Amino acid sequence: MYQRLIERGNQPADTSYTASLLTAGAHKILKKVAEESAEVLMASVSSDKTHLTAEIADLYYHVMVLMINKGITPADVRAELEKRSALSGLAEKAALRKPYSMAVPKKGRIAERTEILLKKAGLNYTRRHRQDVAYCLNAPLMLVFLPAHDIPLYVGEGEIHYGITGQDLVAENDVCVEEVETLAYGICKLCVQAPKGKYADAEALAGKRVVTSFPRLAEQYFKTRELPIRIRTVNGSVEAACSLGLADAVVDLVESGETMEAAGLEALDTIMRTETVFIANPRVAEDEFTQILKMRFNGIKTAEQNVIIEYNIPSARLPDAVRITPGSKSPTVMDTGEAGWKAVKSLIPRADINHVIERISLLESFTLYNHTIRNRIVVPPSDGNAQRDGRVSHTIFEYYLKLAKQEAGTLILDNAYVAQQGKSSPLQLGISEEEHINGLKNLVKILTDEGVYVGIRFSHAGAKTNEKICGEQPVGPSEINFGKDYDNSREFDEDDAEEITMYFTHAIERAEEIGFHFVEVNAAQQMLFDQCINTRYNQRTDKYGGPMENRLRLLITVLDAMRTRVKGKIPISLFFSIHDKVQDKADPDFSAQDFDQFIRLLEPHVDFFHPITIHVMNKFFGEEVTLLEWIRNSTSKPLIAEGNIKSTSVLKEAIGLEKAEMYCLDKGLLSRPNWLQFIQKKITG
Ligand SMILES: Nc1ncnc2c1ncn2[C@@H]1O[C@H](COP(=O)(O)OP(=O)(O)OP(=O)(O)O)[C@@H](O)[C@H]1O
Ligand SMILES: O=P(O)(O)OC[C@H]1O[C@H](OP(=O)(O)OP(=O)(O)O)[C@H](O)[C@@H]1O
Repeated sequence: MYQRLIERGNQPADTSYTASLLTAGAHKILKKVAEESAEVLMASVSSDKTHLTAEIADLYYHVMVLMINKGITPADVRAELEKRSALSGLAEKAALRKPYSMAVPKKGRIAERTEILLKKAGLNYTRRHRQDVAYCLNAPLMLVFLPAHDIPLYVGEGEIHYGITGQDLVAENDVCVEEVETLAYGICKLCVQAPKGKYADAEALAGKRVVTSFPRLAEQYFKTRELPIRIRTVNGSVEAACSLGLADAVVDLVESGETMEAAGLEALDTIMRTETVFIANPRVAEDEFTQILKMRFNGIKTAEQNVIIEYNIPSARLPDAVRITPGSKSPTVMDTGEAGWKAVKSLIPRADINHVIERISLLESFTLYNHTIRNRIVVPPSDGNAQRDGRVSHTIFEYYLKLAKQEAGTLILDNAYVAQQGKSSPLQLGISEEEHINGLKNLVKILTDEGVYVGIRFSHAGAKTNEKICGEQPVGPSEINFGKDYDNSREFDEDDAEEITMYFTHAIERAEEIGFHFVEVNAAQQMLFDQCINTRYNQRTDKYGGPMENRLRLLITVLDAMRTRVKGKIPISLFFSIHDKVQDKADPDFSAQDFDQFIRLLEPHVDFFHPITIHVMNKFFGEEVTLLEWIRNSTSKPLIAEGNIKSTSVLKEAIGLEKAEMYCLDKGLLSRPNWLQFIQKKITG
């Protein structure tokens, strides 16, 4: 490998990565070695051996490039290793000097985490029952188990070299020790606390009695504020002192605040923030062994606090990646092999992971049914303004093109009638005739070229139309009248059902020819299928009425016929609403069980569910859960969330549920000229 890298290094820098590194010089190479070491470290905390192996290989490679840069050969390294074969590492040092000693908490809040830390740092020891001293087997270190609050004193003024304890206890003991490395556990605050509502602030405690286990820190605090306070010390359960008449206020630690709350206390001020810390006596603070321990503890802390995140992003959006996942220095960017895309790898704080995933997942690409969609934002149909004969109009063209250029992820084109019989308004878009195809083809081509995932919503008005618009007496599940603008419908029969099925299959055939990525069937908005589902409109007693499976019969027949016609090549989404049935109690038969059955019966026949509710965060079925949460429990099919997502705060709440794959925004939110940037700013900060 060394030989090969030397050969590569002699090639022009723009044809070989090795050559480019060697040309850039030691600084660049060292930066890579540092990055790769950190990645090995990170990978080693998971059980994914393949990943770790890959990271080790990266490190191997970069170390070897460094060797070439510095003129060190593998033979040099081998010779050095052979010199040490008798003794190695810590054991060698153990032989050279007498062991170091380290005090660790014998019990209490930080004892267990400290034992875990020592084990992770590779300091193996066996502690015999009730013995307070243990020797490390693989390091020159003796462990002494002591009370956490005494540790600073032993390290500062005794024979013990090192200690692990709380920063609060170090401060309380007023000893001279070095804080070598904070350890990111045992994190809490030392607070002045008093019975709720009794004192406005700490100043109001002048002349009062304070009880604490931290008399020195408490005294210092009140002295600097020139408040005369009488301080008494107890060794535990400090919070009880007020209710037991010993104190007017206490100085005690607060982590979650539960103890304070349960004792009826509130915090008036914070004296200090504290976490567990690795301390050393100043005489050994600069020793090599101290540095080894510091490095190991730091590595564990970094590994626990960070995770590596990897994702693909369009090249044009790399600046977003750098902003959202900056990494410790900068993210590693690699080619994906696909033009226009980059792979990004970055180390981010574990605490930020959900936040970052939220940011990335809303505005970054994802794959659905073998298609890469550039973000999770869905634009709803414009509705209306087609030409009188149902062809695409200039208005429709402009509306969608603008949104596509503004980087909408998915567009669902207008409710399109699949048959003249199902047309519901004079300016509705159509997909019922051959003459509708050309206009749609041009539009879809342009939208697809813009990088949008494009679908179209198929609609049949059922009873919700009139003869003037649809050319005949409307058909519905029963005889229905929607009001003065509508004609009475006639009940569809078997022949009608067959014909309706055919309309939909012809429509999906056209959709395929036009180039739509997916289609959506409208089973909401009181259209035909919604009428079938809702017992307010469907009063039949034959196989299309009564139980849920009957009410869904026509819809399921249509969905299956559509799928068969295009051999499953075009995903089918189902758009439906339940608020009119559940929330307003308009349909008393539509219970939670009915709804479960609804999803269960439809699941095998659709590829997405697109439920719409009045408000995406509304709760259903006894005010318990949102519809999205409910559906997510019964299906793993992708969900499109919709329901008054008019503001970024509603959008954030909906994303927070983590139940949907896509979010269909209200037109209100899309009316700003720079809505994507606005959302990006509000959601991603
Ligand atoms: N609730 C807490 N959350 C996080 N860290 C805490 C909490 N309570 C204490 N600590 C940290 O742990 C250190 C030791 O606290 P703990 O109450 O276990 O000590 P102790 O009273 O000395 O122990 P013990 O008396 O049980 O031997 C504290 O000084 C503080 O740094
Ligand atoms: O804010 P919280 O999460 O409730 O934690 C704070 C409590 O934890 C510690 O006490 P601990 O339970 O260790 O017992 P002690 O009072 O006897 O020290 C501390 O002294 C507080 O009382």
